[in-house]
Amino acid sequence: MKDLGNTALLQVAGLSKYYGTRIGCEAVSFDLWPGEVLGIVGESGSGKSTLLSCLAGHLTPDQGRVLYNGRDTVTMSEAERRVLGRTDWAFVHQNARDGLRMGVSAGGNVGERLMAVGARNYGAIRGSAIDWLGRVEIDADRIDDRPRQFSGGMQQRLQIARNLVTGPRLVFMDEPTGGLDVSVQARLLDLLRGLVRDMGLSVILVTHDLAVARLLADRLMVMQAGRVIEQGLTDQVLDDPQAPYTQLLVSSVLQV
Ligand SMILES: Nc1ncnc2c1ncn2[C@@H]1O[C@H](COP(=O)(O)OP(=O)(O)OP(=O)(O)O)[C@@H](O)[C@H]1O
Repeated sequence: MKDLGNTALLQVAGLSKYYGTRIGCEAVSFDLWPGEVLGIVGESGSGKSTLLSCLAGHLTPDQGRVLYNGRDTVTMSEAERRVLGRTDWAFVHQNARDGLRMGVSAGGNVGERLMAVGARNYGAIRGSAIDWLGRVEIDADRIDDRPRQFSGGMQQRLQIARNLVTGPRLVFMDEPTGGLDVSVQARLLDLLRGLVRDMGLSVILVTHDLAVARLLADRLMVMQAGRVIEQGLTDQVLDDPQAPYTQLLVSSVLQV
């Protein structure tokens, strides 16, 4: 059983985002606890990415409140949000290219994140980079290679190292295993699960893949047409779905 603190790390209330008259997401409320992995699932267009972008400060919601550690991230200044993005938060993109600097070596990709939070000792930075490459199962002798010399799975593991090296508390993940071969996905999921557990990370995980949600998430929110239609413990939602839409979502996967 995880030791969940007694204050929520993230408190979301009445969050809505509209694109003109179209609903991106609407009236979303939930709490995320320290060390908890919350999966957001739903079909394409259900509002998962919009919600994640609003939570991570990439989009400004039209209504609602997001409190991180008691601080309102919607009304805080861009500069304050950038500091959070470098220190407490991390964002793992589906496409590793969106989260890596492709012209910089693997070691540089990891090291520059440390420098962004004030590390200056070259030897220590390189040492941490080597350590983190090892933790994501990339051989140390690849440290000077550019990401484009890596396979898709390696690029994704490097993006994860770059994100986690600074010891964030909250990680946003957008389809982190999407677009990878099944065997590569399995290895990556295993790695992510270990890192989340060892570092006690809180995670908001967007995925349309219920198998990924089953493996990583403690709790699930199911979205349809921008709204949360069901939420609960992962096993509960997947084994005994209440909403007809969730039943359809679950049964369509089981039939494959
Ligand atoms: N930039 C945009 N401009 C206009 N409408 C948008 C924009 N981005 C998303 N939408 C609309 O908002 C709704 C939610 O889309 P969103 O991308 O958040 O869903 P999603 O569940 O993440 O889908 P996917 O898994 O395909 O990324 C959809 O109706 C979509 O068409």
